[in-house]
Amino acid sequence: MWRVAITIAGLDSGGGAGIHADIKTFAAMGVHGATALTCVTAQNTYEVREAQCLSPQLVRAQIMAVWDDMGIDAGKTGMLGTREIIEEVASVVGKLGFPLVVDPVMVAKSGAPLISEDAVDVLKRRLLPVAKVVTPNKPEAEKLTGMKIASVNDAEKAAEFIHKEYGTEIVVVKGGHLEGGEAIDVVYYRGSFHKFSTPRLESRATHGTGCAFSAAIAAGLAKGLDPLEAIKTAKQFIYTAIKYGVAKGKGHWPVNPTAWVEIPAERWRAYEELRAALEAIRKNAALFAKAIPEVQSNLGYVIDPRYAVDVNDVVAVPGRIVNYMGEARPSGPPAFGASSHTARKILALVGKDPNARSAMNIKYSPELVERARALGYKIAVVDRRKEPEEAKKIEGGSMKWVVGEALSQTGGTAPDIIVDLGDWGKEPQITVVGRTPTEVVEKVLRLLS
Ligand SMILES: Nc1ncnc2c1ncn2[C@@H]1O[C@H](COP(=O)(O)OP(=O)(O)OP(=O)(O)O)[C@@H](O)[C@H]1O
Ligand SMILES: Cc1ncc(COP(=O)(O)O)c(N)n1
Repeated sequence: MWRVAITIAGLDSGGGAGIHADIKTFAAMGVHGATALTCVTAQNTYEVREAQCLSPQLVRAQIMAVWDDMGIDAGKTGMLGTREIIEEVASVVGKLGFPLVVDPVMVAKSGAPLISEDAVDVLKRRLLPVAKVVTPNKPEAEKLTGMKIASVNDAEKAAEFIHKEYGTEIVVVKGGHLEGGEAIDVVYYRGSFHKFSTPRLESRATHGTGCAFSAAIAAGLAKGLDPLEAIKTAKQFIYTAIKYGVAKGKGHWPVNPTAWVEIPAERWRAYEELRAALEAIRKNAALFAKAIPEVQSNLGYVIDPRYAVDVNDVVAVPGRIVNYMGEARPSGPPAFGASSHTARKILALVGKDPNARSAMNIKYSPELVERARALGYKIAVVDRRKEPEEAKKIEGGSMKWVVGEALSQTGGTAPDIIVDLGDWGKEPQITVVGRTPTEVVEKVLRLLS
């Protein structure tokens, strides 16, 4: 069943925070996202240049238009701008009664105020009593309580105080601004404290974290999750969104709420593409058998380089592709992390050329190199005997050296084949490179035909 969540928040023209972060989060969490825009900001990752708020009446009209048509299962507020808008939102939410998550946004990451001074009191006295959840960060919790917060213990005291003083049912004091190896959020709910924690990421992508986090809680509530379950999921969600942040901008980079769905989708897509390419090998099994070297072949494919971290992000064939009685045969179905050698080669390639996402090693012969030349393939020839001792010593160093050597011959973009002439005890090989495993298999087929 489709659920509807509404964000009552401001627009960040840079798309990092505000309604952009919220709508991306709603979409990634599988709820329909509606919007009541409060203010427009001319903003990027390092500054807010201008801001203008809409009339409270127009904010109310947006909420009512959605309510009268689809209903609202849960909502969240972000930048509310003025005391008049806060009063209006408190009044309409109080009347409609849907569960509301209030992110008490006061100051942008870049330092600009997002709410007028006189509005904080209205937020405390009018909005917090009708909210189900409030998610202050450390400075916001300090402002709401007048306490100094330096530890988890302080955060617990502040959370309880906010509940008792303003009546919000659930208080989440976020630990993003606290010190320590873990980012610990403290929750006060029905007389008890709960802690939700993930490792603290050393990341530049923290613009919009509070927005996406509160939107994720609202999405969970819209789906009918128990509040603690919704907060737990939101915590995992925000960890992924920070880890795979959008590497863009001169200031605090935007968080990436769509990583939550994009990464699993990418992995599935890569798996399916590799499976299809292996099918093509099976169909030409006798031909491919001729190309299997002593060390056997592997064919690998890395997920979108924006998300690739290590060999576990490369799908390949466990047990490699073998020559079984004159037929090339994958030893098993594709799996992530199944190859170390091919995976590291692909990671080195994609680090230099984002299009070089797939590779397969085949047997070396001077005839195949000649054939590649005749086909007009871009060829790089690497002499392993020239590899410096230092490269051999570093983990994955050899592969990086081979790839660096190869790409220096082809102007920085990947060649179609890398001819590795081998070394003492190292079989010479050819690596066929392409954008997808299907393209690699087609290139190998042309070489062998
Ligand atoms: N570096 C980090 N590593 C891991 N988690 C983090 C990090 N920074 C923030 N978080 C988590 O992200 C969520 C948002 O917390 P934060 O304290 O940054 O909110 P905020 O300051 O309100 O964000 P914003 O400034 O975008 O409004 C919390 O769950 C927090 O623990
Ligand atoms: C429109 C709008 N809403 C919210 C924030 C807070 O996000 P951050 O603290 O990450 O800058 C923002 N900067 N702009």
